[in-house]
Amino acid sequence: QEADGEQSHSTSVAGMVQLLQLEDKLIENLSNYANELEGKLNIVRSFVEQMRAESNKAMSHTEHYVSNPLNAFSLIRRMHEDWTHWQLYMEQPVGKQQLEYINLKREQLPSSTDLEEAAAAIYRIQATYDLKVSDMASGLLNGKQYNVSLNELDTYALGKYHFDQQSFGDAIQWIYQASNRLNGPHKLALPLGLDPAEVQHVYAEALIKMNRYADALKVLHIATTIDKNNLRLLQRKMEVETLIRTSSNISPKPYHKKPVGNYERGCRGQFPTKSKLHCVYNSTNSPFLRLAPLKTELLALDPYMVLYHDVITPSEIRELQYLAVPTLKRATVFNQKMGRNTVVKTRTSKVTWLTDSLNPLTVRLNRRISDMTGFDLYGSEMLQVMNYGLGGHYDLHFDYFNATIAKDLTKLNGDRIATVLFYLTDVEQGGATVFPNIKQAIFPKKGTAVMWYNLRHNNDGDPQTLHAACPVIVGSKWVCNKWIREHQQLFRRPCLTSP
Ligand SMILES: O=C(O)CCC(=O)C(=O)O
Ligand SMILES: [Fe+2]
Repeated sequence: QEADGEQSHSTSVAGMVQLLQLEDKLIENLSNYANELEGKLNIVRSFVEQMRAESNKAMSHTEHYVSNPLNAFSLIRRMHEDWTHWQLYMEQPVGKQQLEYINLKREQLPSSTDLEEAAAAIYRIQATYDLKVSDMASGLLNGKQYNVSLNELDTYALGKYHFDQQSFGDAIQWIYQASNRLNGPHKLALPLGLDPAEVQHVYAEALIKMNRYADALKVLHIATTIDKNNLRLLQRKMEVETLIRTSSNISPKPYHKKPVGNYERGCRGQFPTKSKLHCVYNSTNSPFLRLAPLKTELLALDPYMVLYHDVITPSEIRELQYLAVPTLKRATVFNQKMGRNTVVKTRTSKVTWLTDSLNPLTVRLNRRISDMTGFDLYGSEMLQVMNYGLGGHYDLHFDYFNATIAKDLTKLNGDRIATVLFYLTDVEQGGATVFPNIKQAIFPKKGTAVMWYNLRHNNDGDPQTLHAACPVIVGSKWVCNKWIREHQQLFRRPCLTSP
């Protein structure tokens, strides 16, 4: 569907809804398969019953039975003909149609890349908000208990992901969860059942990587009792015994937590609350505002940053989402070296652009942005609507291009003098916009918009505007933004030579 062939399932909540719909169809298909099996099973059962009755009759007086010519003929006939038919019937595959259906849908299923991205997103949430693996696995997210938990397959998949990433400390924690669940009361039956001995083996390998040999030996011991004939496991156990004997003064490697910076503190809502600079009804930026003053909150002066409350209505938001959904695509970032936009791990969301003159709504919104900010939008970028997905985030970045590097991008309309960002949804947990250098964190609130200046008065990019979108923990975060270009603002915000 998308340029690089990846559908990028996890990067937008709106996109994942389609996955649920596909899953619903696949369950229906499997249920049809069960019906087909049941149909065949019922036919076989009823014949077995009839045949058993006849056979019982015969077996009680075998000689008497075959001495009757009719019985004798029937026996010869059915032995010659019927069992061949049974063999053919048994060989006939059941559920060919359902098998074809799965085959047809395979390409719509998440790929291994999707799974890796999803696992990376879980880690991003865990690390950014400093959550415990055991809490996450049991549905406790950032202090709030949800009615969900991860099973042995989920937790093992996360463990394997970290193992493959060589993050053995993280792998251990997840596989420990998987191992606990395997010992628990319910067990997943075949065909999904993962091999418990294999889980213990990977667990042991991760422990070995962390120099935890004694623990590894215990785990390997469990593995060898589960799978007694596994020579590879027995061999490994002996090797670890040797390791323990020969490396007595090796101490376990410590688990390194991701260092905490202002970005994490901001995401966690740990910035000191600022005494509000002030809140006003803004009725001066344009004639429009004299009639409909905006609730404006000044957040910061350097860089200049304001919050507008209730600037977009729920029905306008609904229409924006409706317009955006069909064309949402994985967000990209401009790559200076390659000279084009590329999909990157540092920005996980789906976006679409809406032309200014698309319809009365986009025209009205652009007017409003102009009224709010006092900027002329001629030559600015289109409205951008964005939906974040699983752990969706945007790493620290500047919105300005830096004109000396990206000459082509700024020649015509100038650099991005200001950003207007509308929050289209409340986000249940996470998803703040954080400015670590000025210790400012804005948590999404449906209907508000934030605006900040990206450039200093001399038109240089202002490094204080460094910002990021924190990973969403729970919720579907929708935003709409407008990047305002500088050239048209000549008489609105004249540049000065000194900052
Ligand atoms: O979604 C956010 O909170 C910030 C988005 C952003 O920084 C951007 O799109 O440039
Ligand atoms: Fe940004």
